[in-house]
Amino acid sequence: MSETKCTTCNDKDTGRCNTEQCTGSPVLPQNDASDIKQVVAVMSGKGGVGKSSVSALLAIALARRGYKVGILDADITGPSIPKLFGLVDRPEQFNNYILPVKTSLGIQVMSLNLFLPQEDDPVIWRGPILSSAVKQFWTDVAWGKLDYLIVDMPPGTGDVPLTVMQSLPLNGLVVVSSPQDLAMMVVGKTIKMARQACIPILGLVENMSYITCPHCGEKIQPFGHGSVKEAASKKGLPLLAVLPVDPELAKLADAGRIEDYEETSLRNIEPLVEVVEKGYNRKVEGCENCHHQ
Ligand SMILES: Nc1ncnc2c1ncn2[C@@H]1O[C@H](COP(=O)(O)OP(=O)(O)OP(=O)(O)O)[C@@H](O)[C@H]1O
Repeated sequence: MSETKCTTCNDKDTGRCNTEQCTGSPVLPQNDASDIKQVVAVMSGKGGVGKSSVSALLAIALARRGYKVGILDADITGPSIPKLFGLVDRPEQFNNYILPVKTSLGIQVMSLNLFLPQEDDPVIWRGPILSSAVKQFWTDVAWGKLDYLIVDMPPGTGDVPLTVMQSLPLNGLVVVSSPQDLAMMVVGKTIKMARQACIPILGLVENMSYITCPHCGEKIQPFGHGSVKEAASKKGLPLLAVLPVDPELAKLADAGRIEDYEETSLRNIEPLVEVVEKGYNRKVEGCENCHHQ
């Protein structure tokens, strides 16, 4: 918790002053019920390319390696993390903080869907309210000690991704895409946005890259091939994982049992896990004076 000599905001008495006006930085400090070492966001330009699945698989792989992991579901209007893990419990409150809900592997999850009476209730909120909900998932949640907090971003480059980039102390960002040209075009926008916000990009993940024929084992690439690899090399970024369309993953995700995904299948994301595991504090060129550096 940063010490702030605040004379302007209402939090001066509680010592929980977090505002940019008072801290001089838009990046929110950790609250005194959280001790998070690395914050990594998973983003995509376009919806439905597998960003939540990659966030979940990354969290599972890290948890299986013995790390303490959390997932902040910043996809407020389309939150799918609780569904993937089969979570139904409502978050409890303790000492004015909200407690995340734990998965069977012990991954701490916070998502708006955990507060909705029905999981298919829509969240019809305007941008500023969505953004403040995401900020609250950082300021008002008792995350405890975490080695890694994975932030599942909403698709696109709107209000909420911008809030996450400006307000959370992100150590790095992973960009997920499927191989179609349309998805690739928006990846370019995502990369530019992250660079403008001075967030280090750890690399790209190509999801739904190919299908393996169950009869002959041939790899079929329904959306073409090589476009994410090409984009990664053009942008000077590593391609950290190439994931197939895996019916088993889809089945487990639908059943809320993504944690039962086989260890052997998780090997596909090993390079991504290793980059995240190493930790990331690289400076972004040209951003030396920025709040994130
Ligand atoms: N590699 C994969 N193999 C099979 N199914 C997949 C794969 N990746 C994702 N899916 C399935 O595709 C659907 C969309 O995936 P997911 O929710 O992870 O995408 P998203 O990019 O987070 O979507 P949104 O934009 O809605 O947040 C889900 O039903 C998921 O189970």
